[in-house]
Amino acid sequence: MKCDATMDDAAQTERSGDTAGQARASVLRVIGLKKSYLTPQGRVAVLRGVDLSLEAGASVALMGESGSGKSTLLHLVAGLDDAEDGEIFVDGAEVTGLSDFGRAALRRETLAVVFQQFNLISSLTIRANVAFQARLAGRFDPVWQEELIHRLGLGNLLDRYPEQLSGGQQQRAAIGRALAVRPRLLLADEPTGNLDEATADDFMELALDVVAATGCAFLMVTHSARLAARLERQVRLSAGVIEKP
Ligand SMILES: Nc1ncnc2c1ncn2[C@@H]1O[C@H](COP(=O)(O)OP(=O)(O)OP(=O)(O)O)[C@@H](O)[C@H]1O
Repeated sequence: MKCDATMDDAAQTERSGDTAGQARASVLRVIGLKKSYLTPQGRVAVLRGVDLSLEAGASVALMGESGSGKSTLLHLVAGLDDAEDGEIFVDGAEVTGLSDFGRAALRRETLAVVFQQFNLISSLTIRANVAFQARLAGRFDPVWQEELIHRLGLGNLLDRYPEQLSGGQQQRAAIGRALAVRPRLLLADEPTGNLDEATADDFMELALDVVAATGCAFLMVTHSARLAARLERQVRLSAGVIEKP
């Protein structure tokens, strides 16, 4: 099975002692991924065979025209929707073969996602929202939580509820919640869309600090060439596939 092969690859990388700049363990592998949607005009193929790999410590900007399928790809990687064909491996687990329970565990413990819609929990304060996934994953770290709150400028908003925050403030809280987990794979869909330029730059610095400190892999959808250039690699989704460099 390919899942086993991936875990073997990762184990071999660890055994070989390769670290700085050499072979790195695979965190995300997408192979031949296909997805279409049924629309009133008929079935529309959005992803037509996407291949993408991210190793530990990789930061990759996912670009492409509006409607090219970037959010669709992130939803499939996060196990929030089903692919029609192809395989997705996250940290050695085959997402496409997991049960709903397995996918929920993956989202709780291995992945963190910053969505365009924030998805904050309306009945929880901002403090509780930021801590939420880290607590679920059993990785809550009060020192790290305080640093995130400080760096994201959330200090005077902690006792408020999401509906009492502006869009940009909610986005900063959603970013805090994702980074608090120190995930193996950080997925972000236009995470700076509601932020001013300086705050967007602060987020990039923070996310890249997390990548450097924890060796997680970071996949970020963005329309900004300026922000994309700060990441290690840029890939473009076009006509349903990742364009060849
Ligand atoms: N549930 C759905 N049912 C039907 N069509 C859908 C559905 N979700 C997405 N689509 C279509 O699939 C295509 C890809 O959408 P997606 O949101 O993945 O694009 P995107 O690249 O993230 O766009 P943007 O940059 O505007 O956010 C679009 O044409 C969209 O209309």
